[in-house]
Amino acid sequence: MPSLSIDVANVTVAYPNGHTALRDASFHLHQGVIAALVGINGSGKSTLFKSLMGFVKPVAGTISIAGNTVEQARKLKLVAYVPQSEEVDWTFPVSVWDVVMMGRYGHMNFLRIASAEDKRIVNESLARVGMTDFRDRQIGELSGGQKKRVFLARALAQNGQIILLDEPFTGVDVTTEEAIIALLRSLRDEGRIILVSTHNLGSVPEFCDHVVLVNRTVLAAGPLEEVFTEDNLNRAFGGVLRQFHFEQSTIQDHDGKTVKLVTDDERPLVFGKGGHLEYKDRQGREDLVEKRQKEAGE
Ligand SMILES: Nc1ncnc2c1ncn2[C@@H]1O[C@H](COP(=O)(O)OP(=O)(O)OP(=O)(O)O)[C@@H](O)[C@H]1O
Repeated sequence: MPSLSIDVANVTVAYPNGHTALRDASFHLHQGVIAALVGINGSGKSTLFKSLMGFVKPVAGTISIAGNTVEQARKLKLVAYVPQSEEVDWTFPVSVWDVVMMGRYGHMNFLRIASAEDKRIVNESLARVGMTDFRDRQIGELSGGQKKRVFLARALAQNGQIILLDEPFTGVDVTTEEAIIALLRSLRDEGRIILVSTHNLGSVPEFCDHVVLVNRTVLAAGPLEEVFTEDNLNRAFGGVLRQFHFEQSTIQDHDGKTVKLVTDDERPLVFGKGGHLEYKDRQGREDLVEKRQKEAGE
């Protein structure tokens, strides 16, 4: 099989009611990235996910997943999906263990008898998201963050090389968010492609390498540093973003102490004087800090 990649070329998706949710959308993702799928409500993020999973069929354009059609990729279990909480019926009486075992269904025969190997993988997946102690709990009896972790474990059990996460941080506390981000990073380092839909702009620079910016088409896609610019974000979000200008930064030391803060009211996105992104978490970004210092002639 060719190396892992997603190639979306000139894709148009129209729903049966005639609404065109995406028009002429194109982007490419290669293996070993965490990419953010960013856009306002109704911009086509879920539609793009559904297209990648084969739930909706484009009326034009092509989607190739590691050189396969979407149907072939589904047979090969290449793509795993972690849904938004609203999509799940939490009253359905299944345990955490059952949900994660569902990730193995595609690997079993029609009788769905779990092998020792299936059980080992489910145990390992639960351990990886820190949910081993909850294995016998009913899923309806979990907190929002725990539910997200269980569905992430299901994606791991499926061994999806491409993992699509729909708004994984909604209703999740900071500790759980950090744990999920750490896990996503290790999955990326294993060479997988992680595509995360979010409208939480502020968190994107903290954990994503790539960005796919959508507004009924793909407006821009590529490395974060190139795509996450003020101009692009204004194009994607229009009047939705609020901007604050500070003459004196109270957040942290910046070049010239002038920053601009762009926010969608959840978490701020901070641009330094040079127009570059500022990061809350500088750990692991020593290269950028050094680059900035060089630019400043220090
Ligand atoms: N089954 C459907 N039939 C008709 N139109 C639909 C259908 N699903 C979505 N749409 C429309 O397509 C557009 C894109 O919807 P989509 O759900 O992809 O947006 P989104 O970016 O995921 O939004 P959100 O951030 O609110 O989840 C919207 O205008 C929506 O109303």
